[in-house]
Amino acid sequence: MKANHIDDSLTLHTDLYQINMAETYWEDQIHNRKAVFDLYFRKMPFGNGFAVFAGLEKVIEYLNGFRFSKTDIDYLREQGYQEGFLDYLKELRFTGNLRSMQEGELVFGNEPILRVESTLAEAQLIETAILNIINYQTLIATKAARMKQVTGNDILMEFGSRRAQEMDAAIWGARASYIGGFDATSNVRAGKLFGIPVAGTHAHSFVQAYQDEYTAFHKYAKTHKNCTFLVDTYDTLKSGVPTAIKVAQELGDTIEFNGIRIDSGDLAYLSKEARKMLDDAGFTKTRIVASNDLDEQTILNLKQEGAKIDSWGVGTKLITAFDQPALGAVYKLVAIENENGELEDTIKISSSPEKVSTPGKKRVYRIIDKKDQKSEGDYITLEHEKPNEEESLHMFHPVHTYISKMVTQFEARELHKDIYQNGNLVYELPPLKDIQQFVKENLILLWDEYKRPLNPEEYPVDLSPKCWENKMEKIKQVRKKVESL
Ligand SMILES: Nc1ncnc2c1ncn2[C@@H]1O[C@H](COP(=O)(O)OP(=O)(O)OP(=O)(O)O)[C@@H](O)[C@H]1O
Ligand SMILES: O=P(O)(O)OC[C@H]1O[C@H](OP(=O)(O)OP(=O)(O)O)[C@H](O)[C@@H]1O
Ligand SMILES: O=C(O)c1cccnc1
Repeated sequence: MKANHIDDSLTLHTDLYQINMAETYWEDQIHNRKAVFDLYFRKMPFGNGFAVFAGLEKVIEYLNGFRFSKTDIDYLREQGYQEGFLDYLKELRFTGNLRSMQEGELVFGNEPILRVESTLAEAQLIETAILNIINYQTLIATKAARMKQVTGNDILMEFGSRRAQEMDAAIWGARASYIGGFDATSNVRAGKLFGIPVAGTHAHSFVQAYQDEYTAFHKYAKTHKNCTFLVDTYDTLKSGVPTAIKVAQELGDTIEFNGIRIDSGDLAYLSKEARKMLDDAGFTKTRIVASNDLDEQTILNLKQEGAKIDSWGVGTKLITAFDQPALGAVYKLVAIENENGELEDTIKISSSPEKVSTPGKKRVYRIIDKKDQKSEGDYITLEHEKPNEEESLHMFHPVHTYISKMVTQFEARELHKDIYQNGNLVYELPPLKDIQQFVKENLILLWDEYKRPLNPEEYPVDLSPKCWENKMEKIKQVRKKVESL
């Protein structure tokens, strides 16, 4: 085996089969044909009623740097690719169009989040990285939003770095969590890179290092006037909380006693008892932070039990998307240029109707009822259609077509923005804070039925009659072709 090459580009962050397909396209001289791919997922993550789209910033970072470095080419040469193909790859840049939802947009099953329209080879080569980025970040932003749904105005802190699937996941997961509604992260690098507020308390090891809570809290308060003491190293109610109170009383106004963190035991019982003790001592404004394997389910239970918890520190189950570790978004070819230079729609058939792709270049609209400012569903049209807001709109389920409704007095809000045009970035990324705010505003448009974490209603994602007919026609054509074999 040869020595490893240096890691100076992300372009080989792709599956081998993409390069193999690109080589065949190149040899067959169809590599520059125009191709259109849609990126979408089919099944709602965590059984949630909505997903929160995240990942566009990193996709842009990746596409801006999309070029094969000298070491990439050297490596591919070692793998046996032809020189002519390597010469072609050397010059390759992303030259296509990208339309996408904005980060923080609410997204649902079977609707294109993003559309790539580029040369066939380029569009193929970028598939893996784009899916890799969006699948993870959208999953984490959605998991975070689920937690936000149950915590309301409480403070949510992301503590997952030590458990994340490696370092990139920790920092991009911290960013996705913030988009989904978290207030802060403990990862300082994520704070530095993205401007996310950083927050934290101290560990059991700090108390263990001094071997007694009184000294540890005193020492901590001396350097960090703003302090939250971890009270469960030895015995929360007999030792931790009384010691925190004692130190806070002794230091008085010289410190800002924010409160305590409890990290084990019965968090409902302990927080209620601790609250009483803090209040009795006059520290009514202090906060109780809880941590320890929390997720939205445990938090909901704790709230139902009347836990007196103001802030939640959440790590493992958020950053690893513990109950559903992958989103399952796919990237499907929906149109390809034929030998006459015309764009022809393509389809992927499956025995399960949900898995049949929707052919053609399309647009996605959110249909908002003007009377109550609530969303009636999303409506996918062919590229040149726009729902006529002056007329009533017939919305029907694309598989169970008898489920239908007429919508009047609506606004059809288009969800895709131009991100790249002919390889040029034409989109300005909003500040992260605005993306978080965008999620909040988008959630106001949804009826509560779609927002409940358990068994939400299925949000309608419908096809326009033209889009639906086009799909049916394509299915017929493919069937005919198969039957004639
Ligand atoms: N009152 C409660 N209701 C429901 N779940 C709770 C309650 N209190 C704690 N939990 C959760 O129960 C689980 C307890 O886990 P575990 O047994 O590992 O904790 P522990 O033994 O108290 O602490 P340690 O992490 O030190 O082992 C955690 O996920 C915690 O968040
Ligand atoms: O539980 P999570 O949601 O992942 O949150 C992060 C955890 O990391 C820290 O302890 P660590 O797990 O390192 O050790 P401990 O469980 O023994 O306290 C912290 O005290 C939390 O419990
Ligand atoms: O600051 C904290 O309390 C913290 C940070 C990371 C993991 N657990 C706790």
